[in-house]
Amino acid sequence: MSVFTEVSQAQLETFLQGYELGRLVAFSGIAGGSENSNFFVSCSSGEYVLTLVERGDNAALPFFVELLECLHQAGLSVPYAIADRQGCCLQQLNGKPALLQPRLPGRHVEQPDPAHCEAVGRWLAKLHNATAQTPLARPSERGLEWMLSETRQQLAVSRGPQADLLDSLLCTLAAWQREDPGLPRAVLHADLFRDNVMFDGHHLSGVIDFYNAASGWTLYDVAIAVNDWCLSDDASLEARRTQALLAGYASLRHFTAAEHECWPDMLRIAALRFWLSRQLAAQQHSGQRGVLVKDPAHFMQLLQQHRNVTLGLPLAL
Ligand SMILES: Nc1ncnc2c1ncn2[C@@H]1O[C@H](COP(=O)(O)OP(=O)(O)OP(=O)(O)O)[C@@H](O)[C@H]1O
Ligand SMILES: N[C@@H](CCO)C(=O)O
Repeated sequence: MSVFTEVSQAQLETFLQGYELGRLVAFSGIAGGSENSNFFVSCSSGEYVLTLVERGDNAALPFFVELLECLHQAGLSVPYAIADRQGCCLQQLNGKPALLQPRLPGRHVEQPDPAHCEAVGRWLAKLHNATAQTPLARPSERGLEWMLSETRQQLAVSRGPQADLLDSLLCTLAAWQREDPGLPRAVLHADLFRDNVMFDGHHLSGVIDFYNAASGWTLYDVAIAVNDWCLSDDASLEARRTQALLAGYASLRHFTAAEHECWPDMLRIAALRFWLSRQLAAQQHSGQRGVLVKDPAHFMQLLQQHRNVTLGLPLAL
């Protein structure tokens, strides 16, 4: 189970006294996550999720609180931080930054169909539309600099086809670092995988886990989502789901000429980013019991498939 910091019933009861949420009925650690400690918390007033933030820059937490409040105000179903009696959203519990959020309805979809993918594309466009013109901004901790440095380190210990692949990706990263491709920007979710989205039937009922959110190219967010939501069993992209996700997005935000040109490289960069982070997590948590470590190999297979990207972005009508 991925709970890195335990919380006792007495600690939680004391913590909840600061809120107007009634008494604690039950709570349990959540097994699904791999980065933070999360707990379902049932109170007499309703259902909540407590997150103890385990990774990342704590100075960025006010940004996440502000972003989620902005999205909540824009009508998106997100885990905005609930304020305590003093109006404070960000707390400390067991030495970790702590946030209490509403528990969002719905379930994760493991086998999405084109209608799910279209809804994900539309949601992503709404996120970008809601944030593109706001002053909300945050540099990514896992942007080009990080990818360049980590790819160089992985290349140094790679051989054969993997080394060739990493070498060509390094060239793309370096070219984009030298000259920004001039793509549209906004605040990105930057981790819109199936396990961060909830559906009630085909209704997208919530998006969670904004701890990777940062400013960046909106096309990068689209590529991250496509690489997970549209994947087939053979690690290639399934055409119908890919077209549906891209059409959903394009129905609310059109793709620019520069985005059309960059799409194949963007799919590769998005796959590389998660291969790198999974490699690091596997090394960091190797042999640690109870910690969910996601398989990096899957993204290496995807990178091999992305050597030849045949499906482009939809043309504007
Ligand atoms: N607000 C919420 N409403 C409903 N369920 C939630 C909420 N927050 C978290 N969960 C549940 O907890 C699980 C783990 O949460 P989350 O994905 O945020 O963990 P993490 O360790 O930060 O993430 P990850 O491994 O995706 O980086 C989710 O898959 C979801 O099932
Ligand atoms: N969604 C990521 C983990 C959280 O960043 C992955 O599947 O590797």
